[in-house]
Amino acid sequence: MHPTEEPAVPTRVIGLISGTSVDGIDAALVEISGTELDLKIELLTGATYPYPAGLREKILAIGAGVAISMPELAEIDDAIAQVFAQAAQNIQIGHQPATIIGSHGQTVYHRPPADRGIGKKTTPDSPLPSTDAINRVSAHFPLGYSLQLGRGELIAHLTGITTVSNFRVADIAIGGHGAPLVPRVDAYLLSHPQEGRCIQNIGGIGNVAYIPPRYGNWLSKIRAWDTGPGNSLLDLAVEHLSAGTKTYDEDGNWAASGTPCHPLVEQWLNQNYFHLPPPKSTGRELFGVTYIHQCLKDAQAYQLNAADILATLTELTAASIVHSYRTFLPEMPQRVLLCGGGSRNLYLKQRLQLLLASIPVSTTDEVGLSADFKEAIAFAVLAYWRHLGIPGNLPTATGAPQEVLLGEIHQGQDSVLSREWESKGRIPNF
Ligand SMILES: Nc1ncnc2c1ncn2[C@@H]1O[C@H](COP(=O)(O)OP(=O)(O)OP(=O)(O)O)[C@@H](O)[C@H]1O
Ligand SMILES: CC(=O)N[C@H]1[C@@H]2OC[C@@H](O2)[C@@H](O)[C@@H]1O[C@H](C)C(=O)O
Repeated sequence: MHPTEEPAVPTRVIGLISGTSVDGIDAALVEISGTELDLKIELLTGATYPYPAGLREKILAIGAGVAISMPELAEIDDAIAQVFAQAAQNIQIGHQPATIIGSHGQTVYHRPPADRGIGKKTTPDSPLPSTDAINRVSAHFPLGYSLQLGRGELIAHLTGITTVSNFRVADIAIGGHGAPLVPRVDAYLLSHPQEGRCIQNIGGIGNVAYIPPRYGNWLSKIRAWDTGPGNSLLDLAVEHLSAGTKTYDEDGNWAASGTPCHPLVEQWLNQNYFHLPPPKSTGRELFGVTYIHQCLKDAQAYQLNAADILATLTELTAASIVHSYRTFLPEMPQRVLLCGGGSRNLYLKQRLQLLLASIPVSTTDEVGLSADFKEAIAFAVLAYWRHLGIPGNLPTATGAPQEVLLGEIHQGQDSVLSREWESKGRIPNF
């Protein structure tokens, strides 16, 4: 290549995601080099941009199953694209511009493939919503379905930057879950030559990637799945118990002042999702509003106060994670690295450490990868891989029969919309 030529491969990439907590858009501006085993990333900057008032509530309502009209859906789709585009522009301020965006968008609906919902029945002790309920909906549709809003073509036009979006659909179309997708990135950024590691994300939903020591056929031994609730049930309970004055239990302090009710945790762990073998994925359709209502009802039978309820829900998150390692992993890891907002919940971290006994629990920050922005970084890498023609899914994680290229590419070009950004410093309103 002539030294003055632009490199063929984009290296400065923006990753964007809003997860199942719907707490805002995580944006990461990263420099990427290498491809897989030599993959390297440098986080130039990361930020979380809250959703404008009203939009979060509309997204949560869709997730809770509230019916909306097609015009409303279209309006929300473009409103999300607009805030994602604004996040992309803001994150570049003071930096060289990025050449590509990887935008996950906002999940508003996720249905795993039908045959993955069959498992142990929920016991009569607790009529918690079960995967059977989700399955009935999908009984005649063997493929999964996952909808992320914030259309990529609009982000490309608003920013003028080529945008890769809709990452989950290709894996789903060949029979996979389309989730979790981050484990392939975890494998290349967080594997260790001698140490078997569990990378545990605790977002709204929890998911794990078990990465064996990096030798032999280590890649084929990776396992990953959604462990169940991360913070989704806790956040809903906090909102209810604080009469809407709080949205989460900061550092886990409220839960730490209570006592977990172990018989109730045992009862809740009978729920069939926890007994399904991986690959498996889930969302707020299961661990959402209906679920927490039943949990709160169950708690009444034990006369739990607010702090005890939160301690018991925190224990459910911790116990479901550890139960799934003990049940589904070929061997326990030598270290657990947490990421996602739940890694800041000190009480939850403490309970996980207690349940994992001698296995050390720390965060991905401690091995040099931002626990707050790892998911956004991962979607930057997935966009980069898409550009290079490298598959992004890991069949052992999603259950897909083969590797596939993930994401649709929308060319960025100089447009009326992107010029408005340049002249006014903000994304136009519609
Ligand atoms: N200091 C803190 N103490 C306790 N909990 C926290 C703290 N900071 C964040 N959280 C929790 O983390 C959640 C947000 O986590 P995160 O942003 O990783 O979720 P997400 O990316 O939306 O979800 P997912 O990974 O399922 O897509 C908050 O809703 C809150 O419950
Ligand atoms: C459908 C969907 O958005 N799933 C999310 C969700 O949040 C955590 C867990 O459930 C995970 O499977 C996934 O996200 C991450 C980014 C993933 O695909 O790896």
